[in-house]
Amino acid sequence: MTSGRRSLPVRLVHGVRVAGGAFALMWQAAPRTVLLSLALQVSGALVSGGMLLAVRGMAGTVFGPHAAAWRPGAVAADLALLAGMLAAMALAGSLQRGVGMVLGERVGWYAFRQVLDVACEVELAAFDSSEFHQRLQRAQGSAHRPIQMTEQLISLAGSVVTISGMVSALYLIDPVLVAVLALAAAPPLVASATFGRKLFTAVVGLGENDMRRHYVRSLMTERNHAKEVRAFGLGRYLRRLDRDLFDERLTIMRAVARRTSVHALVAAMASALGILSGVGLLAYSFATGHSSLTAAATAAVAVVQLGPMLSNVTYGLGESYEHALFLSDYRAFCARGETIRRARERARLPAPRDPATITAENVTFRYTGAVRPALSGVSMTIRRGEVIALVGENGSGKTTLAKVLSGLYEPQGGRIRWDGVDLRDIDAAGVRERTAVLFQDFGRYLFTAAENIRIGRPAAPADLARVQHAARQAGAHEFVSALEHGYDNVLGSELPGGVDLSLGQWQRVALARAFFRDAPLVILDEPTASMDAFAEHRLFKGIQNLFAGRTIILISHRFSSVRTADRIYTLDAGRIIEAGSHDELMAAGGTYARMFELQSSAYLREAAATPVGRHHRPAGRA
Ligand SMILES: Nc1ncnc2c1ncn2[C@@H]1O[C@H](COP(=O)(O)OP(=O)(O)OP(=O)(O)O)[C@@H](O)[C@H]1O
Repeated sequence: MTSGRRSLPVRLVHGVRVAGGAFALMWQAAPRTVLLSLALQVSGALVSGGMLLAVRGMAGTVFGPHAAAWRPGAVAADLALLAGMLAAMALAGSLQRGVGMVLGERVGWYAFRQVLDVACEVELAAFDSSEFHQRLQRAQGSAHRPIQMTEQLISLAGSVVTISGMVSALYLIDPVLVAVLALAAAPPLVASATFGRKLFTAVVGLGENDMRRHYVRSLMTERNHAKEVRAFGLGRYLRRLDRDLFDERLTIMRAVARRTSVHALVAAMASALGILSGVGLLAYSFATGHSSLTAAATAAVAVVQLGPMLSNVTYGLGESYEHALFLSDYRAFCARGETIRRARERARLPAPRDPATITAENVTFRYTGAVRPALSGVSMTIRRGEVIALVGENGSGKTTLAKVLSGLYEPQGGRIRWDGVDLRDIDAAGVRERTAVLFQDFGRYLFTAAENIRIGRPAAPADLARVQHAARQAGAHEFVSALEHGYDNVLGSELPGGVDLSLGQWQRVALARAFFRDAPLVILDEPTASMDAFAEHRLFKGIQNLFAGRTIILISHRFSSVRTADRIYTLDAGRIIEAGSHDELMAAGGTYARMFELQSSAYLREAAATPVGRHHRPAGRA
């Protein structure tokens, strides 16, 4: 972020650098379109400069010292030249609009892609920090600024060429006029720059308000919240929240507008005074015989024309300064992508293809801003092909441990080793490549059923037979095949032709994705939480065969499903308090045994109270 306290030369150098960066970005995005746009701008500016000279030539023909005789031929030639120039200007203008539109699209997309690169590549922990989200939001909002700034600068360059031509002509008539105009341009420039700085400070300060507002609005506009909003009658409450947050924003923006419009008013008056002085100077110069009528009239036209042009230029410069402030913030965010890329290029060991051991050594992990660590002093060893279960109360650290073991989070203390090598020294992408995760809050993608499964390994060939095999393993083939367009059916009813699935069906699709990934380490976090008893039974009965040879980390609150695991770890407040097979833990009579008995006795009580007919298997379920 740039500081508003820098000295003017430092700010100028910084501004030039940012403008250079914006132009470079635009050039990278669309070099040929940039060249075309520049050529059109420059030719438009040259023609408009030439028009002034043509007007002057015509005035000379009609009123000049050699204008004693009426020369229709000369006047017609001047008029034809002027008409040609007008036509050229109009053509350049209309072409420029089209080219500008295409350029805007391409540069906007390119700039946004830099933000997406960071969002996709940054470490998962960044998403746990509010500061990152605010910066991400600001960077997204600034992605249109490179094009705005460069468009602004190109148009400024065109105006500067035009103004230079007119100023040179004025200089020849009276150099003092040039100084007067320069003075007239200064106040709007300062006012416009002040506006940019104040706006930027306000936008940064409003980061938290913006995030809350976007969130509250998403609650009212997104499908997954729509049912609760209605069921709890949250509409009015959320709209009031939105209004309060908007009022807070408006108060701050109004304060900026109030303060800066006073500056702008004073600046505009000072500038108008400058222009009037210029015209007055011309009148004086003509009255005292220091300039001819032709020169004074041409200069007066130029001064009057230059007034709005100069105010446009100063406004443009001020806006460019505003863009520069936002862009340096945007660039600082995108630089993170470069840092990640460099870190990745640093010599790292390739991830083991199929790790024989995964070890945690005295691991400690604390989430950003959390008071207590989510994991403390966790040590364990998992061997290839084992099924490991993690159990424990809500918030005891099971999911966090699975994420740390698979390299999604880097521990602050201790280390995770794959085949004896610290994960910090192994290529992170390679580690992810060898892991398949079915998260508790799995993704529901509004893609076709086949894509929903195939993105388990996006780089793999689009092989429908493999997709169907994964779906069969997860018990999803039957209901996917029954969809109107089968595997080509879009899932989720937001998109045209899409159909929604039940939560359990979505979970089976997510499980199919994990099968399709075909990775040596499989993490299943509550994989059957939404599945019916048959699907759950089928999965756990065959889990060793289904994931043959894979190492499985299974997280579950259903104790019946973890009892066949090779080893069970009980976590409590981020620590492992017990480890062993089901029989060992039951014999130890600790937390696991108490939780198991509590759950199984509840099932037994329920089973005893349920009439036999209620156990009938529902039709059509896998
Ligand atoms: N992204 C996060 N940012 C901050 N704290 C978090 C985050 N995720 C989890 N925590 C905290 O870390 C602790 C462990 O959470 P974790 O999700 O690992 O528990 P869990 O055992 O998997 O719980 P559950 O059984 O409810 O799924 C909890 O205290 C939780 O509040």
